[in-house]
Amino acid sequence: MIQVSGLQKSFTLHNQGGVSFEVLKGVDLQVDSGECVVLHGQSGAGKSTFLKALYANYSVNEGQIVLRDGDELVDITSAQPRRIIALREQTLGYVSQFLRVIPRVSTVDVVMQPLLDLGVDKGICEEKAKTLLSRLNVPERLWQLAPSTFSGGEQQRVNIARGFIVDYPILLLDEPTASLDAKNRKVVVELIHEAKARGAAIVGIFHDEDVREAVADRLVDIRAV
Ligand SMILES: Nc1ncnc2c1ncn2[C@@H]1O[C@H](COP(=O)(O)OP(=O)(O)OP(=O)(O)O)[C@@H](O)[C@H]1O
Repeated sequence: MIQVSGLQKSFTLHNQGGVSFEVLKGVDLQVDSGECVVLHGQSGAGKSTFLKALYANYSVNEGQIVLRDGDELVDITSAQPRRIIALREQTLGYVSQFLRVIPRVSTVDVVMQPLLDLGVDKGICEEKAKTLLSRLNVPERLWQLAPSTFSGGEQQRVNIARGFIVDYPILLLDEPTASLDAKNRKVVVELIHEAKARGAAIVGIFHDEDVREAVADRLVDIRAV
């Protein structure tokens, strides 16, 4: 599902004297369907940078990132923006620890939007959104409110529900459990197991050792790959 080869990424700080430094130095990685690879390595090693490159948020200097989209293979380092947007709609999911809050849009609408965008019936989307919110222990009294006033952990759980509403074949998880308690971390672990069971290829960063151990098929040190 994911084939990364020779990935090299440098940052150049144009507003700080043009200082340039290399973060990813020739990374190779393959992730198969139903597999969860967890990135580790010390703080600043380049884990988030790698994940953002996989989501095509960052361009890279060298190398290829080939993703399977149905019968097609797409190298996202050279794909057109329109192709990347289409890939993100149905194939490539990304869950960070932060919810991008949209003012005045209710929680249930925020969660179901990605599924609605795929043309799925609104009733089905709403039902799935509510099931996820309920599993993630977001109180029902909050479902019709906009999440802008929610606590950090509540916003994070809304974001997870939104990230799991579509059955993406490829899922990128950037510390989705960062401010969750043990009970909700367990729910996220269950969601990841379910995604693996339906064949999703997952790449994640988790600072909690318990989550890492529960979900990882392989640990990959980003400096050593
Ligand atoms: N947009 C950016 N511009 C310039 N430098 C950046 C940018 N993003 C990351 N870096 C630098 O690249 C290096 C890797 O950062 P990254 O966030 O990928 O590390 P990480 O392994 O995810 O760290 P942590 O575990 O602390 O979150 C760091 O030295 C960071 O300062």
